[in-house]
Amino acid sequence: MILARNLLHVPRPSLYVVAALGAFSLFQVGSTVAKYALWFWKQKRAGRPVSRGLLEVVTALGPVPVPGFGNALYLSRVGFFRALYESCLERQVTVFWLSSTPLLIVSAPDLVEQVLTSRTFEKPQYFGYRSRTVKTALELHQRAELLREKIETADPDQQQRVREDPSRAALLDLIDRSLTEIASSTEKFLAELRAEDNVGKDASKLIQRFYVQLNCKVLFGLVVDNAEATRIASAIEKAGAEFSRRMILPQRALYAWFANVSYIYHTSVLLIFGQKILRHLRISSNSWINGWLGKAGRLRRLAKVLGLLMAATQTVPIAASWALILVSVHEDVREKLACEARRLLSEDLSVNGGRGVAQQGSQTSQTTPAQKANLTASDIATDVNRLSKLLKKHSYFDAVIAETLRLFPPFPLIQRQAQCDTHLGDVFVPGGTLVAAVPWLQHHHPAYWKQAESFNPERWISPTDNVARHGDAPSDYCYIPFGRGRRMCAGNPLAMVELKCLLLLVALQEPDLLFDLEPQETSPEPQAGMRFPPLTMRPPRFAVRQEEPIHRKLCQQNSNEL
Ligand code: HEM
Repeated sequence: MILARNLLHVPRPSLYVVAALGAFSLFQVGSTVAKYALWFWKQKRAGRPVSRGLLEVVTALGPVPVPGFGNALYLSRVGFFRALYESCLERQVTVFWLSSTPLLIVSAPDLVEQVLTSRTFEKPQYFGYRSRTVKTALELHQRAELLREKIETADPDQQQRVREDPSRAALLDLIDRSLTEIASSTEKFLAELRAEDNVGKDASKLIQRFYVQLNCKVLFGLVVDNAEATRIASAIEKAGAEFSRRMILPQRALYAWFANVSYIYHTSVLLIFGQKILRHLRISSNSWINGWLGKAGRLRRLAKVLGLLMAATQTVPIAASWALILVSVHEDVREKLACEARRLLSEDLSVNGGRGVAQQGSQTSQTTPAQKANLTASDIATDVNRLSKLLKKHSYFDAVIAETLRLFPPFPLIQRQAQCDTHLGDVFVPGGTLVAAVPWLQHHHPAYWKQAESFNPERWISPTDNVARHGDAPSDYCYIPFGRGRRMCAGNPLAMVELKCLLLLVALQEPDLLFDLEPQETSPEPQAGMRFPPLTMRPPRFAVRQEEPIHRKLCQQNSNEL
């Protein structure tokens, strides 16, 4: 260092920075080598064949692996989803090699069901902790009195809910209590998105920031200002993207030195924020979160809080961005949504004897439901009773969200690990093998969906429950945006309320909200061939466009008929 300073006249602070970066990178390389050494040692100790040996043990077929790299180069060069699409469509189980670690991808619905529901397959351990479901945590830690009290005082509907699943009931209570927050923040956010100084700006960044703020408020009761939310949103995006890249190409840690440093930086930002949430949670009382955290030690609590933050704030903004893009691109769908919003509102008004909750006392009985619907459109966000009713009704909004999550499922890979030697169909699976179901692959499989590539919310519309659950696909396990089974997404109802609320308010208040997409390479509606999104599922850059209001003739016609 002294030599470099004297010979090259480098100022001392710069040298410290370079030395720190070098140390970080060496640490990364060292820890990766140590991780692999430990893995090899464990395999040897358990008497399992390593590397070439495993090739003989795992009997599934897949693309030919390259020594040392397996299929990692192929996956990252061709693109994860394209590689899967090319390799998995004809097989029920396909093996990919991430270096010398086999990863089995299952695509047959019955095998996906086996992997997601059987106890032979458990979630692998991430970041040193194996998170349990909220359900188990609540069952173990929630006091019986609290549950009994809830069952005795709740209405019959709620009683049923509480008996069925305590964690779900606790989350539904949290959502009911947070509805005003969700609706009024979403309303403000839409106005902000349309504001002049945001026109032309990258909308997905604003959306990501908004959901960081909203979910921190709803889940942890923590208010986060714009500057901090932007920092956290960027850290979540960058750390998440790097984590996904490394999942496919673990060797990155050895050569992507700058990525190592930025990964460490973003992870540190998140760790510091996680500490802040934990400090805040000490003084807040939210039974769902406390159930989720259970009686874990400090480090595990931190990991769980961060897991929850990532689970909630990586996925919802991606789904919301795609929903807005798709609605923006499909004018017919936009018009149908506007009509559906008004129909729901009018129905609600007629159920209320022609007196809307917000208007009670302020409207005369001569006002028609349609006029009232027009009048109440902008009040809806503050009218929690009505909003809650509208959100609970199954409607065209559910179909649009289901179809968005089908085409662009934000969660790329649902992983499990075989707990013992077992079989998936004819394929022998040694204990410890990683097995995954890929939502995107299930949702785009041409054998499961009619015109799998087109955006068609109508495939979800039918009076039967089956269609509501899996559209025109043959099984529940063809549609897995939230996973299925014991470890299914714990925040699914919250995500659905947030997304539905967004679309409902767009339809009621901003039906003309339109977006420009740039660049166009990941077109939301492919003209020819397949579209393959990036592993992170992020949409292409898009921005709000100023547009003349569209005339919703169909809608006008419907409301006149009411
Ligand atoms: C559109 C939005 C969302 C999507 C597509 C989504 C999807 C998923 C998926 C696929 C899983 C893995 C399930 C499995 O391994 O079987 C998961 C897990 C999880 N999600 Fe979500 N999620 C969303 C929103 C949320 C939100 C808002 C929350 C926060 C309340 C949340 C909390 C969780 C948690 C805690 C887990 C882990 C559950 C466990 O380990 O048992 N998610 N999510």
